[in-house]
Amino acid sequence: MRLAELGEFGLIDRIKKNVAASPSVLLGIGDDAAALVPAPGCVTLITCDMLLEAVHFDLSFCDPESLGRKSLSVNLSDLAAMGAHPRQFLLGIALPKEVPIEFMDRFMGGILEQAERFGATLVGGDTCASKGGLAISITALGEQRPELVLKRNGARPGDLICLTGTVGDAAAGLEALRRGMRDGFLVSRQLDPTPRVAAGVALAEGRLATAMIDVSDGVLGDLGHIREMSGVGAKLELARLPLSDEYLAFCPDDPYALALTGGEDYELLFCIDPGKRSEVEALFARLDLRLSVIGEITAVQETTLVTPDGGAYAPGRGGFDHFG
Ligand SMILES: Nc1ncnc2c1ncn2[C@@H]1O[C@H](COP(=O)(O)OP(=O)(O)OP(=O)(O)O)[C@@H](O)[C@H]1O
Ligand SMILES: Cc1ncc(C[n+]2csc(CCOP(=O)(O)O)c2C)c(N)n1
Ligand SMILES: [Mg+2]
Repeated sequence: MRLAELGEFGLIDRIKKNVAASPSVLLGIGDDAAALVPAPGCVTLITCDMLLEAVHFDLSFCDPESLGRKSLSVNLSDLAAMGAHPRQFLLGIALPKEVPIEFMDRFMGGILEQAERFGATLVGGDTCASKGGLAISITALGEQRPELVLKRNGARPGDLICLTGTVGDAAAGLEALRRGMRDGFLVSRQLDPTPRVAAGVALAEGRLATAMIDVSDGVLGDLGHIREMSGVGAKLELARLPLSDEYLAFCPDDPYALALTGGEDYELLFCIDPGKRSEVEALFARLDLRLSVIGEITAVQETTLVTPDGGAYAPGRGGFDHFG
């Protein structure tokens, strides 16, 4: 069947049939607006990220399930960066008429699989035809107690700068896809990132971090946001950047460029008081997630990058900028 036969409302019904009920949803898909039940004592965190064909993804090298998962993951990553529990989300989608229904079914399969994994319920959205490419816009809602919400402005001189996981993989994966590779670790890090929800929530609820952000635009750019909002500087030791073996094999000449500026790793970058270091290490051992201390917050408002031999490193560019 083609989209023209199913129609807009047939497509919405098809989506609705696969959405499970949730106690936090009084009214979901079907009315003019959804009605949600807030958890007592919590504030709502709300965030929105778009994924556009040719800007964020290329249909010649991404499968619909991964695209569905990634569309939700990038939003869950923003909730994780605030220390929030994911709760609900809205899905806006603009579809070229010729997109096969099978593509939509597989895309929705990916979204709803990721939603179930992270405890988020689809409560509504908007569907329209696109005369350009495919466009996806997700608005995700999460909850946390107000005093635990983690912001970008709390970093203080002397704090340790930490990262989850490894960085640079997603940018290397994009380059690998452009060179014709279609699978492997780097490709999966580009097409199907994992939002660090459990780590973000645990850091907030343990009052372990002073500031946090997710790495969507690259370590340098996103650390820059923490620096600006906190009014501090940073010293990074490049030897401590967490780089995967696959990444190092892909970028043997300059292993730092993509790791610092590539973006889309969706790891968490956060600052901690040095007195909390052993508690944070114990948390990450429990989560079975790699933790790296990559530098220190300083009082002088600049970013210093120190090479393994103690020299200064000048990055070729800053973080990802849509208009840069
Ligand atoms: N068009 C807009 N109108 C109003 N606020 C916006 C708009 N675009 C971005 N913002 C706000 O600006 C802030 C920074 O947005 P930005 O998109 O850089 O953050 P992010 O979602 O963490 O990054 P990324 O999009 O790379 O994942 C957020 O508070 C966001 O809500
Ligand atoms: C086809 C294709 N072209 C380019 C890229 C690279 N890219 C797109 S958006 C972005 C930063 C985060 O976006 P945002 O700030 O909108 O969240 C990056 C690094 C890609 N993934 N696919
Ligand atoms: Mg973010």
